[in-house]
Amino acid sequence: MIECEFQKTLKAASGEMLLDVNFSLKKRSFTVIYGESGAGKTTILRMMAGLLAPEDGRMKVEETVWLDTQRKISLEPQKRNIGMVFQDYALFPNMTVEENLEFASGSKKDKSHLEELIYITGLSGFKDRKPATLSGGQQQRVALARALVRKPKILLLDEPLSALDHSIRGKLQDYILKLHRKFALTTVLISHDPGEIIKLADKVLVLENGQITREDKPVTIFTKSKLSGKFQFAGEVLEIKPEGVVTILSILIGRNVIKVICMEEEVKTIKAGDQVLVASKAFNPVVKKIK
Ligand SMILES: Nc1ncnc2c1ncn2[C@@H]1O[C@H](COP(=O)(O)OP(=O)(O)OP(=O)(O)O)[C@@H](O)[C@H]1O
Repeated sequence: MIECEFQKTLKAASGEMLLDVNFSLKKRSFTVIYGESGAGKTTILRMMAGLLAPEDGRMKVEETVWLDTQRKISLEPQKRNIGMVFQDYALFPNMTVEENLEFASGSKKDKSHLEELIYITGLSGFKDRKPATLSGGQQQRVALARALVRKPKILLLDEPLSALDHSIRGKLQDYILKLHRKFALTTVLISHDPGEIIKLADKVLVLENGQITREDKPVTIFTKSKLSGKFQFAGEVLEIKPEGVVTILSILIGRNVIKVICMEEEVKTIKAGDQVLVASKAFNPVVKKIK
């Protein structure tokens, strides 16, 4: 169990905002922090990693106290057993993939662990390549592998997939899940994508203006709405195409693109890139075995 309690006054554009959170994460769980821009999500990850000090706070990992401001305890970032991946990959451009990973492992090199990471992240064919010759998705796989070379038990991911396009994002989500399970990690991800959150997370912490206002399973968070649909899926609008009196919306749900016919009135406030809920009220589903 990881227990965190942080308080810090932040300087937001609109003035001061108190970040005041208290949460616990079960060992091997996958938690998402979800909330509007500026709510304090990145600040929480930075405090967990020891990169930023709260005014008041405590953090306990299993039985070890990593932070206790009142007792003046604060474990240095390099001693916290944490791997981090950010939106920008921050790989060393002058080093190959393998050298980037070796450099991150420091003096405690474990060649077989490194080989295993390269294999799991599908990088075997790219070991000798420099980051600039790789695609965004491949570079982010290197960043993921690099975060795990020192065998951390906690993985913090700050919107690592937001710069990637949809199809690559789906594949990267699979890699993240594979690594999370394989290395028995306790993972915290910042994400704005309901589809991604439903696919990956066990629990969502909803952060609003520095406070956790909801904490629940992803499906409950994203499907509890006024709609009484029998089927509800969260997705992202890819395209809006008027066709005569109706409008056709192409919506990405998981890895599938579905087309929904709407009245112009219904889609007035919707634009491409919006997250939407697709619900059906009267609908007799057909179930077919595919495997
Ligand atoms: N060290 C700091 N001291 C004071 N204020 C800060 C500090 N770091 C960030 N802030 C402010 O705190 C607010 C929350 O920042 P944070 O980066 O945690 O938000 P976020 O929820 O991750 O946003 P986004 O989704 O845009 O990345 C912002 O208004 C930011 O300017």
